[in-house]
Parts: sequence; structure tokens; C-alpha cells
Amino acid sequence: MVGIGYDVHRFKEGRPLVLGGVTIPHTHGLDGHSDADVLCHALADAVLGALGQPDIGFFFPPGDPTCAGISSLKILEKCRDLAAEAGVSIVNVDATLVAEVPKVLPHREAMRQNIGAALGIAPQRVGIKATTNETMGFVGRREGIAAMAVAQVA
Ligand SMILES: Nc1ccn([C@@H]2O[C@H](COP(=O)(O)O)[C@@H](O)[C@H]2O)c(=O)n1
Ligand SMILES: C[C@@]1(CO)OP(=O)(O)OP(=O)(O)OC[C@H]1O
Repeated sequence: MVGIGYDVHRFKEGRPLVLGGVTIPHTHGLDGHSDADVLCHALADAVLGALGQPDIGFFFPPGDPTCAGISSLKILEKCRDLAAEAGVSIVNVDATLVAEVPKVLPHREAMRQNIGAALGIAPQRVGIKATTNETMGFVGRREGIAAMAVAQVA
């Protein structure tokens, strides 16, 4: 089974920028109720989709006080637990970040380590890519970051 996920978060001054559980030096972080880790959110929805489960907001309701400021790696850990309960393994995940700034690929290996550990899979099974939006649209105007992801379970 495969699943697809997509998420977007708006830049906000005064917050840390967390992507794949890595805090990346930048002028702005992302706005959100959790740590706003847009990469983990897209990956979580991809895994949940592959499992035939409802989306991230079902398990971590937007605005729920218990979710305030949580690390989104915890959301991936929940996905890992749901896969185990279903008796399936996460085969691999793959994601693309769409961000005009900052450069994220220097942090790829650290992200793969964090995400692999949270999902209970080897980092080699975690794909992370990035592209700019060539200055077009909301990403191009540096208003936020988008992420898309796929996951396979068997
Ligand atoms: N936020 C980003 C965006 C891109 N990269 C890396 O740069 C390469 C070129 O991106 P283009 O959008 O100009 O084609 C891309 O393949 C990534 O390796 C990045 O690290 N962070
Ligand atoms: C992660 C959750 C948890 O409150 O909140 P946000 O950080 O706002 O992220 P978003 O992708 O907008 O919605 C999903 C929510 O489940």
C-alpha cells in the first residue's frame, strides 16, 4: 500500500525553523500549533494514508492543548505505532521540500537520521529532496514552505 501527504506552513519571525526534527538557522521559523515541522507533517499523512488511517488532525487535533509545541517527531512515532498495530512494516518514505530559503540539503543526513529513528526504519529508507519554486507563488515570495511525501507499507 502507498500513501501521499502534503502540508504547508507560513513563515513567522521569532520561531525556530524545525524541519525533519532539525533546527535550522534562519531569520524565520514556521507558524503552527506544534513545532510546525512541515516535512514531518507531510510524511505523517503519507504513512497514515498508506495505512488507510485518517489524517494527522484526527490523531493530533489542531488547537488541542496537549499538542501545543510538540515535536512532530512524536507524530511520526505515532505512525510507527499504528503500523506495528496493523502488523505491517514501513518500507520507505520519500519527500520533497519546496522552499525558496533556506538551503536545506546540508541538513539532509540529520533529518534522515531523525525521521528514520522516529519511524523505526533505516535512514537509507528515508528520501529527502528540496527545490525552490523559482521565485513564483507563495513559496517564491518566501511566505512559507511546502512539503509533499509518499510512503509505502507492506
Ligand atoms: N530550499 C532549498 C532549495 C533547493 N536546495 C538545493 O538546491 C538545488 C537546486 O534547486 P533549484 O530549485 O534551484 O532547482 C536542489 O536540487 C537542492 O539540492 C536546497 O538545498 N534547499
Ligand atoms: C500538527 C498539528 C497539531 O495540532 O498542528 P499544526 O502544528 O498547526 O500543524 P498543521 O499541519 O497545520 O495541522 C496539523 C495538526 O494536527
